[in-house]
Amino acid sequence: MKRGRGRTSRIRRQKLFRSSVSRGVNESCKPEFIEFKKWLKDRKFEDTNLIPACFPGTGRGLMSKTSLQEGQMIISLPESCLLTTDTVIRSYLGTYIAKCQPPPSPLLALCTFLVSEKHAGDQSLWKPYLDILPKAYTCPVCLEPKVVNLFPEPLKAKAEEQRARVQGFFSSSRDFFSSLQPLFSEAVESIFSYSALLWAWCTVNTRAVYMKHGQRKCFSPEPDTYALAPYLDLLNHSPDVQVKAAFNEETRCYEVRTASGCRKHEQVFICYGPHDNQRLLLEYGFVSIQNPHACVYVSAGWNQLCS
Ligand SMILES: C[S@@+](CC[C@H](N)C(=O)[O-])C[C@H]1O[C@@H](n2cnc3c(N)ncnc32)[C@H](O)[C@@H]1O
Repeated sequence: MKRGRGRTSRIRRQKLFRSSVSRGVNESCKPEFIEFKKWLKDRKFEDTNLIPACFPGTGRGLMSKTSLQEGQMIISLPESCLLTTDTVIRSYLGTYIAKCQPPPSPLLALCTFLVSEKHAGDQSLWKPYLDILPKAYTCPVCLEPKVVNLFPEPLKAKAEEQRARVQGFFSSSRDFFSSLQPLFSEAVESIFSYSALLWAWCTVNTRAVYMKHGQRKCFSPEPDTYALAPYLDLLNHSPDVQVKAAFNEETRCYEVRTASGCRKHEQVFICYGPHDNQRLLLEYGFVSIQNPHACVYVSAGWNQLCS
């Protein structure tokens, strides 16, 4: 028998292929991750299970250092690391939010804080987190209209709706931004530009976890359910895994437990929800190749064609 044609070498080749597909390139030595880890440690979070890595197909994500058993905690992120509307109210923006009429939405408060802290650069206490956030996003709202025109019809309509919603969000926020002028030496129009707000909106939309806060008078009545969870937000989506994720009121940590287990040196995924590819593209800017929730949208007119 020729070398490399037998069962053993076939199995070895398959294993090698599997690991080259799923194995990531460790990114924890990159300067921005070294700073980010120090920042997390100062806020009482140290990770023993995972490391940031870049994976073929899904891009940057988190890789397991050891095998993870079903039910094992994968991340327990202290409240001090979370960026919520509480963080914003406690900041220099708090008094401006309290004075603002009509009151801003919780989403606007978070986006304003992100833009303002990004503008603060080295002065920002959140710099190590801001430095690891994507510089640009791939959600349809960020794409050129000529690209959106190439989408199939139901998706194109949703993408145009999304663009109109974000543009409306920007125009209706201008008065609030103007009220913040005393905080800045530059003109607020140059800081809170459409592109800066779009970046912040995509950051919240693609990365925030669900965390319910009670209604507060200083905000408009939209639900206050967003929390940016640094580090945890490096976890990519797979429709095939199950996790339990929630804020634990006793430990005061946002906890994620795997219900699926994961082998050593493989990418650890969470599930963002049972979303089809249209929803994944609209909300998160990607599609899942083997998506069990993939579906075809059929418009009402098809009934008549079939009858
Ligand atoms: C919560 S973040 C996850 C971490 C992100 N990959 C990063 O580098 O910061 C969500 C974003 O990750 C990307 N993403 C998540 N799951 C993915 C997947 N299965 N395939 C491709 N991209 C994915 C999308 O860009 C999505 O908007």
